[in-house]
Amino acid sequence: MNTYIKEYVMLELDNICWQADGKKIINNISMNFEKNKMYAITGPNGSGKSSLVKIIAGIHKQSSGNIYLDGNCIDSLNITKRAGEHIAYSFQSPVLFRGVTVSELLDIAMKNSRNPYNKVELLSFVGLDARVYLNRSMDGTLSGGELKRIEIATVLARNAEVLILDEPEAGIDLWSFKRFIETINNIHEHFETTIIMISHQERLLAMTDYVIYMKNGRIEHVYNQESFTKHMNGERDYEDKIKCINRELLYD
Ligand SMILES: Nc1ncnc2c1ncn2[C@@H]1O[C@H](COP(=O)(O)OP(=O)(O)OP(=O)(O)O)[C@@H](O)[C@H]1O
Repeated sequence: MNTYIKEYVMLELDNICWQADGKKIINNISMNFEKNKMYAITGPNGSGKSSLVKIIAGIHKQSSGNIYLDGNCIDSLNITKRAGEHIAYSFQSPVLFRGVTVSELLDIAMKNSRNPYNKVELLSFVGLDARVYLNRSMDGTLSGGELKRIEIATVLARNAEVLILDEPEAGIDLWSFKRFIETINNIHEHFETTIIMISHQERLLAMTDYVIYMKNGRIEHVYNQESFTKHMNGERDYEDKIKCINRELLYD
């Protein structure tokens, strides 16, 4: 890595491949993620989006290639070390912690974190009133949308350098989409973090800095916001240029 990259690039994927059950699932992915930018990963079902972010989070170990965070290779860090220090991962389906209150769960998440916000503020970022939720138990009495928001609040509490949200819109059908967009904007505004969000929602994609389109385990295109808008309007003749965005960043 050169000094140019070190200054701007938070996370670098260098030729990442991953095989499972003898099948190539992630196929030579190279990508740079810049500090404090917001990325969406989108693409058809089974294209490898979740697999890729799980490799970044350390849930899967890549078969070959390297991952760098702030210029340091993190291949040897296990999931706990990555989670504790650098990379926060919010699951597609939140995990239940029966007998634990929302307040206790946030305390655990905030321990040793550089997060500057208190529990009331964290809950308000995800659109929840602390007076109502802090003493609630993390069990089946919470709706899917509430659980999802609480889970995102616990991930925020860790204030990691890289925040990965796997389909944050999943299970929040009772939550108005406008409020949800505000939550994502809040996160982007209040936290110095690189956000990587898997999503199929066009409105969410439209608010990110870059949209990564995956197909068959590869990155087919990386759109900046302007090119993504054009793409959505059916203007496709600039795609080769878009393809180069990351390479330009890498070799500028
Ligand atoms: N542990 C595994 N072992 C074997 N195959 C796997 C494993 N994990 C994922 N796959 C396969 O890899 C492919 C990519 O899966 P992945 O979950 O990454 O796709 P995705 O793009 O996130 O899909 P979706 O949009 O449906 O969530 C799929 O064909 C899936 O069945």
